[in-house]
Amino acid sequence: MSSAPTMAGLPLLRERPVRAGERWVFSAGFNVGPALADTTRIDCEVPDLLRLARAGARVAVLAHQGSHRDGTARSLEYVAGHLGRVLGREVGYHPGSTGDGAVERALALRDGEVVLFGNTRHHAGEEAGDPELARRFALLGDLVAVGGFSKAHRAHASNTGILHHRPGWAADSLLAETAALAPWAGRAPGTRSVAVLGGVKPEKTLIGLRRLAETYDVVVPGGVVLTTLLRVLGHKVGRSELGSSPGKCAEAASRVLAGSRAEIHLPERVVVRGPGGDARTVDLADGVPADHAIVDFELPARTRETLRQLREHGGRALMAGTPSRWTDGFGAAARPLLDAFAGPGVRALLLGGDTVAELPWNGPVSGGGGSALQYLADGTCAVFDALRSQHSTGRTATP
Ligand SMILES: Nc1ncnc2c1ncn2[C@@H]1O[C@H](COP(=O)(O)OP(=O)(O)O)[C@@H](O)[C@H]1O
Ligand SMILES: O=C(OP(=O)(O)O)[C@H](O)COP(=O)(O)O
Repeated sequence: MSSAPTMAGLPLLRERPVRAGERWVFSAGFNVGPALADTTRIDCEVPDLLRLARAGARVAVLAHQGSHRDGTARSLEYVAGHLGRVLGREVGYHPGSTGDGAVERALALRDGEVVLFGNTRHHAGEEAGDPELARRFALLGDLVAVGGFSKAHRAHASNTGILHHRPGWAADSLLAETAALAPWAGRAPGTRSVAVLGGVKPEKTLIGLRRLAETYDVVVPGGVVLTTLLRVLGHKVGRSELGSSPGKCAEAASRVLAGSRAEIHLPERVVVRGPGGDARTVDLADGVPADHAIVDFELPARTRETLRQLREHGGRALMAGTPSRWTDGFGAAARPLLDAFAGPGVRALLLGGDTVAELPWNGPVSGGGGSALQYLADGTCAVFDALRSQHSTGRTATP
């Protein structure tokens, strides 16, 4: 794990003079639901977008939301409305992002105009990094500003794919996000370090558990990280959520259980919910009933002691992924963790889209979940590597 990630070799938007009339694609990550519960991922792009627009650039914004695979990708009109309000200028919306209509709309942009194009995840090829889709996205502009830290760890058509066709520069939003993560990177000798992992995405186990177990003192697993660990240890987990990559996650969890620097705090009692929605707390030793799922857990004594010490002596803490089903009213694990995180000497960070949107927290946040974990683990992400590589070779293909 790198404690001093470097931006060396990265082409920076702030160092690229912007001229009136230039056609820019701005690659963003507006993966925010229509309730706009947390708008960090939109608001963080405002300074870069304003710089482009004020210089007279013609800006086509390309963003992803939801997923094509599970049908959760929506029209982004609600994002255009919010973006217009925070930019203080009108932001148009064009529902498509490829094809003649989209290209015509992009060619008709006026100097200083910002238009949000359709959700890139309306296309199956976005998440697959389809080169043909990337080529079609590239027709919306001549130059690419790369923001969207939340998808920096993905090699998708709209962020790394498009760089095969157009020169790209890293937006200041990427630099701000990575700089803000520095206190949580690497080991922190002499500082108590506590990582809470949860949620449902496999990165929390594949990157978070695996890598933070090397650099933090205590890992408190929740969500799918917890159910995976319990299953690997031979507990019956009933119908508990195991996420989209149970096999790979089980492998990673086994390796961590075989030996890690961090103490992995597992609960003794978990809250389970049955098919009728009834919830109760059971001893893990008794197993989770076959038709029940773990939705929350009680913090074990040693975690409560760790939190007491954190509050009393300070330290460093992060939470990646909601540890329990908070939005269904289950807060037994999350509440005391957040209370301790808010302690005066505690430097605490919440990261991830859902985590930040749903939990009550006024402290530091990162707009990336998987991307932030990836960056903390490796000091880089797919999009930084793609930008560097393009910059060093200077190669782009005509779309
Ligand atoms: N035991 C659990 N079973 C199912 N879902 C869970 C469980 N614990 C937490 N979750 C859910 O995980 C979601 C957040 O997961 P994830 O998308 O991975 O986080 P983020 O978007 O913050 O990176 C929350 O909405 C929460 O309800
Ligand atoms: O929400 C996101 O990631 P996160 O939940 O890990 O913060 C990003 O927008 C990436 O989305 P994806 O995990 O569907 O590729």
